[in-house]
Amino acid sequence: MAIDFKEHIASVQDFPNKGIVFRDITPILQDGKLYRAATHELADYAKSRGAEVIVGPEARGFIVGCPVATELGVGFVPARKPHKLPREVESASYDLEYGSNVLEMHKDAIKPGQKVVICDDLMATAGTLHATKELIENLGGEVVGAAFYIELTDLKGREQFPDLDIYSLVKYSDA
Ligand SMILES: O=P(O)(O)OC[C@H]1O[C@H](OP(=O)(O)OP(=O)(O)O)[C@H](O)[C@@H]1O
Ligand SMILES: Nc1ncnc2[nH]cnc12
Repeated sequence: MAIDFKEHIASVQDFPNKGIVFRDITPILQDGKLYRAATHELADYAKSRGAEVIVGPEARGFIVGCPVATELGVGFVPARKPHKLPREVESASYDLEYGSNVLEMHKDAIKPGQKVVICDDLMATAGTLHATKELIENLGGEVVGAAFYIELTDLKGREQFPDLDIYSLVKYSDA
C-alpha cells in the first residue's frame, strides 16, 4: 500500500517566526524505511527525467538529494550558503518565506549541457528554487526537473515555472 508521507510530517505553529507553520521532515528521516521510500520516490522521478546530476541546496537539500544521487549512481552538487566553498563560485540571491538567501556553486560543478534535477525538502515561495536554477543555468546546465518532499501550494511557487517539471510527494494548501 502507498505510504501517506503526510502522516509523518510534523507541523509546528509559529516557527521560526509568528505566522509560519513549519513543516518538519525529521520524523521521516529518523525512520529508515520511510527515508528510503521517500528517496526511492524521488529517485524514480529523477531517473524518469533523465537526470545526469542532482543539485541540492544547503542544508536540507543535501539530506534529500544525496541519497537520490547515490541511488541513481550520478553525481551530487551542493548549492551552498555563502563563503563555504573554497574555489571560484557563481552566486545567486533570493527571498524566502522567512528571511533571504544567497547560494553559491563552484564554477566547474556542472558540465555544459548536463541534465540536472534539483532536490530539496520543501518548496514554499520557490525563491530557493529560483536561485538554484539560475546558478545551474549560468553554468550551462539544463534543469530537467525539481523534486520535493513537500509543496506549499498557496505560495504558488509552481506557477512561477510554467516550463519546469515539478514533482512533490505531498502538498499543503494552507501555507
Ligand atoms: O521555497 P522557499 O521559500 O525558497 O523555501 C524553501 C527553502 O527553505 C528551506 O531552507 P532554509 O533556507 O530554511 O535552509 P536550511 O535547509 O538550512 O534549513 C527549505 O529547506 C528550502 O530550501
Ligand atoms: N513552512 C516551512 N516549513 C519548513 N521549511 C520551510 N522553508 C520555507 N518555508 C518553510
